[in-house]
Amino acid sequence: MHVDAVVIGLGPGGEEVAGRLADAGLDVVGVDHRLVGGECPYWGCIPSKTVVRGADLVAEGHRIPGMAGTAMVCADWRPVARNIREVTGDWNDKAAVDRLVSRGGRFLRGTGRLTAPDEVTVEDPDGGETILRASRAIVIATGTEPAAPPIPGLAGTPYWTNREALETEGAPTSLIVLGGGAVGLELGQGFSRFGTAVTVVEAAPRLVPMEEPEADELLMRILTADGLAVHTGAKVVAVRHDDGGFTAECERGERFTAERLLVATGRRSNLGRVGVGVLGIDPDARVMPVDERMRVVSASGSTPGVWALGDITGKGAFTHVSLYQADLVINGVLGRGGPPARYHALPRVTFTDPEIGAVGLTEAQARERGLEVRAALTDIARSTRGRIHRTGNQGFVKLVADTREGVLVGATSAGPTGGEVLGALAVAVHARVPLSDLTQMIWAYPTFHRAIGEAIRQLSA
Ligand SMILES: Cc1cc2nc3c(=O)[nH]c(=O)nc-3n(C[C@H](O)[C@H](O)[C@H](O)COP(=O)(O)OP(=O)(O)OC[C@H]3O[C@@H](n4cnc5c(N)ncnc54)[C@H](O)[C@@H]3O)c2cc1C
Ligand SMILES: NC(=O)c1ccc[n+]([C@@H]2O[C@H](COP(=O)([O-])OP(=O)(O)OC[C@H]3O[C@@H](n4cnc5c(N)ncnc54)[C@H](O)[C@@H]3O)[C@@H](O)[C@H]2O)c1
Repeated sequence: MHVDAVVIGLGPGGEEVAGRLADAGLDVVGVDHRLVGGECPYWGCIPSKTVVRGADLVAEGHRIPGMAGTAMVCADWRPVARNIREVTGDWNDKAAVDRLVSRGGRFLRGTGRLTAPDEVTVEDPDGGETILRASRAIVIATGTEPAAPPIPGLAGTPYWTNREALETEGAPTSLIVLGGGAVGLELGQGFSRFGTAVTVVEAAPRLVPMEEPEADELLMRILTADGLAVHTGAKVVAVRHDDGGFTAECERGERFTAERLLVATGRRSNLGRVGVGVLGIDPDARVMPVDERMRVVSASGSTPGVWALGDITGKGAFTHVSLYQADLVINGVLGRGGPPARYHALPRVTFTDPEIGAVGLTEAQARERGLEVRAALTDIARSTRGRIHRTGNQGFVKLVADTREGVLVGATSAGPTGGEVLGALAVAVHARVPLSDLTQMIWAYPTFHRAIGEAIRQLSA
């Protein structure tokens, strides 16, 4: 079949590209072997934030005594499970498929593989094959899958990944969470608030290791106070499963047991399966090499007509990155030009309570780059709004400035609305707003974001 464009993988970015190229009048075929929408709406952002919303309500209920009277909170997972089924359409993508088709696109359910630089072969679930020849573009947007570490005994056990955890109809009595990153902490804290005894086991010396060390200190304090057992620098060397549940043994001797085990140790791409070898790209590569316009680049140079986006590009495994890159791909395919990709102000939010929002570089990353760094830290709990808020008020704002350039290059905002406070900081880092301007700003009183003004004053002192 001859078409204008083929999009392999219809996660957030692929779906966006397929729909908008169809809007532009191109003959587009979108291919996905699972659900149109990808990880985010069915097993990622949306159901996990549904858990977080329920868990936050439970926590707020428990904060009523001493603040607003009495409350009896009987946390119940069943409405959470129901809401997850509602937001995922019970893991049904009919609405998404219909949306693409109504825009003029076509959809093939199956596994797409490059069989030539301008050809995709799609194997459908019954083993049939369709060969698609693309005259203008092939877009590879195949995302990532949960990755399990090679721990002896783990393979073959009924461990959970994010997918099984978010499909569960009941909260387990106890849960070992392997990995103290975003998935492990959002879901670990979430289950804990519904009565699950949670043990987090993180191999690195700190939680959320890619973020500021102050984020680890804060989360350690809060999660431990919430009743989670948190072990960092803990290497699990063996896993066992029997009728009694899971046992995880650590190198340094600890042994943890629980009804369930959630593996939240990161993700892996599978570029070999997509046939990137025909482009001269190593099939075992973890990341798809792309230029600043999302064109795939092999060792021998560019591969005209082939683009990639999303988690596989290794620029940040976030839905907003995939959607940002989708714009670049659409501009490229339609020959519209536009600015190249820039990631200097990449925002991310870990939706724990407190939320950890961050943008740009951490202090350590800025120093590694040889910048002239000055950092400032303010405590949300000691701010006016924090003192009013009282219970659940922990957090901080940390700013990382390049004093030679006189701009912020990174920031973290942790707190009750850390992800929202991040907005102002993301603008400052993105637009390189001069510190001299930021010091002139009026920050509304008594907001959480006023803590930014206090930190900026420290930087200029
Ligand atoms: C629990 C969890 C919570 C998350 N929360 C957030 C959040 O709050 N905010 C945020 O920004 N990000 C979050 N993420 C990350 C976010 O889900 C991903 O970054 C995003 O989904 C990546 O989009 P993508 O376009 O790369 O593709 P994906 O969503 O990974 O989708 C790829 C699609 O390609 C299909 N596919 C793969 N190979 C083939 C093939 N050969 N042929 C056909 N189809 C194929 C797959 O079936 C899939 O549908 C979360 C992730 C998880 C796991
Ligand atoms: N709020 C959000 O935006 C959000 C939420 C969830 C996931 N995500 C995205 O999804 C991706 C996957 O999330 P994730 O939490 O699985 O990965 P992650 O990379 O964020 O965290 C994985 C954690 O597991 C640890 N780890 C690795 N191997 C281990 C082992 N053998 N034993 C114990 N710990 C081990 C790592 O040190 C790390 O802290 C992330 O990259 C993130 O970008 C985003």
